[in-house]
Amino acid sequence: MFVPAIKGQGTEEQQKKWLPLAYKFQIIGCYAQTELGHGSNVQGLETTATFDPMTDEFVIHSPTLTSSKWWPGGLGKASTHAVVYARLITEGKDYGIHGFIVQLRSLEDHSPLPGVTLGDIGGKFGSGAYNSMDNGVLRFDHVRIPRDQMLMRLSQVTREGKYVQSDVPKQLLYGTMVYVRQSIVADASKALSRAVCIAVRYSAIRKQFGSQDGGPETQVLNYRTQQSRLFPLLASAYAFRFVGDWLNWLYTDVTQKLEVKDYSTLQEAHACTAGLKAVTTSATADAIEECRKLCGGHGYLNSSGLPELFAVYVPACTYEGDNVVLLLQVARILMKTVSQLTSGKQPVGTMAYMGKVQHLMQSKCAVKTAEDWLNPAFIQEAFEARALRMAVNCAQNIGQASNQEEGFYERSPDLLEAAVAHIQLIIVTKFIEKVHQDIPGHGVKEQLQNLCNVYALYTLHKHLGDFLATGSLTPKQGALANEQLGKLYAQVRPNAVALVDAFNYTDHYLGSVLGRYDGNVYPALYEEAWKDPLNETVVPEGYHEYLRPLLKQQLKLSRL
Ligand SMILES: CCCCCCCCCCCCCCC/C=C/C(=O)SCCNC(=O)CCNC(=O)[C@H](O)C(C)(C)COP(=O)(O)OP(=O)(O)OC[C@H]1O[C@@H](n2cnc3c(N)ncnc32)[C@H](O)[C@@H]1OP(=O)(O)O
Ligand SMILES: Cc1cc2nc3c(=O)[nH]c(=O)nc-3n(C[C@H](O)[C@H](O)[C@H](O)COP(=O)(O)OP(=O)(O)OC[C@H]3O[C@@H](n4cnc5c(N)ncnc54)[C@H](O)[C@@H]3O)c2cc1C
Repeated sequence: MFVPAIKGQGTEEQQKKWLPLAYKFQIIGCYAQTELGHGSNVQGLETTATFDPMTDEFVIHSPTLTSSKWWPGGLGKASTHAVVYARLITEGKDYGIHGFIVQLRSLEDHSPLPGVTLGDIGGKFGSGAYNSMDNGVLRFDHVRIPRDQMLMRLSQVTREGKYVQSDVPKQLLYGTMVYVRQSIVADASKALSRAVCIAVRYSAIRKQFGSQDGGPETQVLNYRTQQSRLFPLLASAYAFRFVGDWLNWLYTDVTQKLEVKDYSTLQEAHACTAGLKAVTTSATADAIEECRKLCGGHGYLNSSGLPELFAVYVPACTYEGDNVVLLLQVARILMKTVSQLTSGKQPVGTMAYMGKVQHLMQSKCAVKTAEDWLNPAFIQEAFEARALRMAVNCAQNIGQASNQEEGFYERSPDLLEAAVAHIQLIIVTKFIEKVHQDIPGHGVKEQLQNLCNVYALYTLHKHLGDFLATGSLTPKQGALANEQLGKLYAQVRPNAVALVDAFNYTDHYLGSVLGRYDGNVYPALYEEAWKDPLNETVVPEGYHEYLRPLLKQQLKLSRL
C-alpha cells in the first residue's frame, strides 16, 4: 500500500524519487493511517504534521495516546519508511488529513530514528499465518521531515506555508484504499475457491451411512443437505471471480479517466469497490467456516487446511474498511441517487436500473413454473425490483424524519440491507453477462449457467423476506425458485469435482490432506498424525511428574 499511495498521491517528481527505492527494496514502506483511537473515521485521525516556515519542514507528532499509529502491516519490525496520514497544520489552520513520507528506521542499522517509537502490537486471532505479519504501533515525538515529503499531487504547501488545494476531488486521498478494496474482491474468490475445493473433494470420498445389505455406504456429496450447503458456495466462488474481473476493469477505466481529469465515475468506483469488498468478504469468511463444518471432525484438524485459511482470511471483513462502514457508504450513494430520480437525472453505471423506477416499482414477476426461473430476464428483473424498492422505501422513511441525517442513522439497519441488495444485483448481473459471452470448452457454458442460476436462486431463497416484503415476488414464486434450486443441485452434482479441479490448485498450494487431488485421504490423515510433536515420545512428558503419582494414589485409595 506504500507504493500505490505514492503513485496515487505523489507528484511525478516524488514518484521518480521514491518508487525506484521501494521497487528495489532499498527502502521498505508501510501504509500508516489507522490509529489506536481511529480507523474507520479517517477524518478523526489525530497525528499532526505542522509546517515550520523557519526550517521549511513539517513536524510530525503524536499528541495523544490514541494518536499512536496502530495496525499498519509491516510497521512493527520490517519497514524503514511509512506513508503517514496526519492532520496538516500550517499558518495555524488545520487542513485535515494528508499523506507524508516519513523515514522510521536507519538504513545503516535498522534502529528507530530519533523521536520515533515503534514495535509490534502483539499476537492476533488464533495461531494463523497472519501472526507472521508485524502489524505495528508507532509514535512520533516532534519528528522533522522536509516539506517535499508531503505527498503533493492533490494539494501543496508553498515555501511560505500557504496551503494550495489542487482542482482534484479531495476523495482521491482515499485512492489507495479503493485500489486495495478492488483487489480484495478477487482475493475473496481465491480464498473461497480453496475452501470449496477442499470441501467438495472430501465430500466426494467421504462415505457415511446408507449401505444396503453390506454394500458401500453413501458418499456424503450425494446427500441433498450437503449439496444445498456446498453448491451455493461453489457457485459463489465463480460469481466472485467474474465480478472481481469486472471490478478490475472498472477500476482500470476509472484510473484512466482520472489521468484526463474525468471524475465522472469516481462515485461509481467508490460504491462498487466498497460494496463488493464488503459483500464478498463477509460471504467468504462465513463460507470458509461452513466448509470446515461440511468436512465433519476432520475439518477441524490443522492438516485439513481450513482452520488456517479461516484465521488468515477473516480480518478481510475489517481491514481496508469495516464492512458495515463501507456498506453505509453505498447506502449514502443509493439515497443520493433516489433523491435525484425526480430531477430527471438518469442514473448511470450499476445504478442505471434505478432509472426504470416507474416500471420496477409496479412490475409483477411473470414466473409461473419452476423452469421459468432459468430465464435470466426474470432473475434480473426480480433482483432489480427488490433492490430499487428497498432503496425507495428507505428514502421514504428517511424523508419522514425531521432531519435527513437523523433519519439516515435511525434507518441505518434497513439501509445496510438495501445496500446488500444493490451489491447482490451487481454480482448476479455480472454472472449473467459472463455466461452470455462465448465460452470455450465442451459443456463449460452449460455448467456456468447452472452455477449462475444456483447463485441467483440461492441468494433469492436466502433473502426471500426482502422479495416478499417489497412485493417483488409472491410466496408461490419463491417456492418455485426453491424447487428449481433442488433440480439445479442434481445437475451440478455430476460435475462438482470437475468444477473444483478447474481451479487448478496444486496439493501444495491447497495445503490440505482432505483436499488431495488423488482423494487418498485416510492414509494421508494417519501419516500426518505421527508428525505431531506430541508423538515423538510414546510415554508423554509429565507422566512421571503428574500422571503416575495420581494413578498410584488412586490405586492406594481404591485398596483401602
Ligand atoms: C489465505 C488466503 C486468503 C487471502 C486473503 C488475503 C489477501 C490479501 C490481499 C489484500 C491485501 C490486504 C492487506 C490488508 C491491509 C489493510 C490495510 C488497511 O486496513 S488500510 C486502512 C483502511 N481504512 C479504511 O478503509 C478506513 C475506512 N474509512 C473511510 O474510507 C472513510 O473514513 C469514509 C469513506 C468511511 C468516510 O470518509 P469521510 O471523509 O468522512 O467522507 P464522507 O463519508 O463524509 O463522504 C464524503 C464524500 O466522499 C465520498 N467518498 C468517500 N470515500 C470515497 C472514496 N474512497 N472514493 C471516492 N469518493 C469517496 C463520499 O461518497 C461522499 O461523497 P458525496 O458526493 O459528498 O456524498
Ligand atoms: C489484519 C489487519 C491489518 C490491517 N492493516 C492496516 C494497515 O496496513 N494500515 C492501516 O492504516 N490500517 C490497517 N488496519 C486497520 C483497519 O483498517 C481498521 O481496523 C479498519 O478500518 C476498521 O476500523 P476500526 O478498527 O476503527 O473499526 P471501528 O470503526 O472502531 O469498528 C468497530 C465497530 O463500530 C462500527 N462502526 C464504526 N463506525 C460506524 C458508523 N458510522 N455507523 C455504524 N457503525 C459503525 C463498525 O461497524 C464495527 O462494528 C488493519 C487491520 C487489521 C485487522
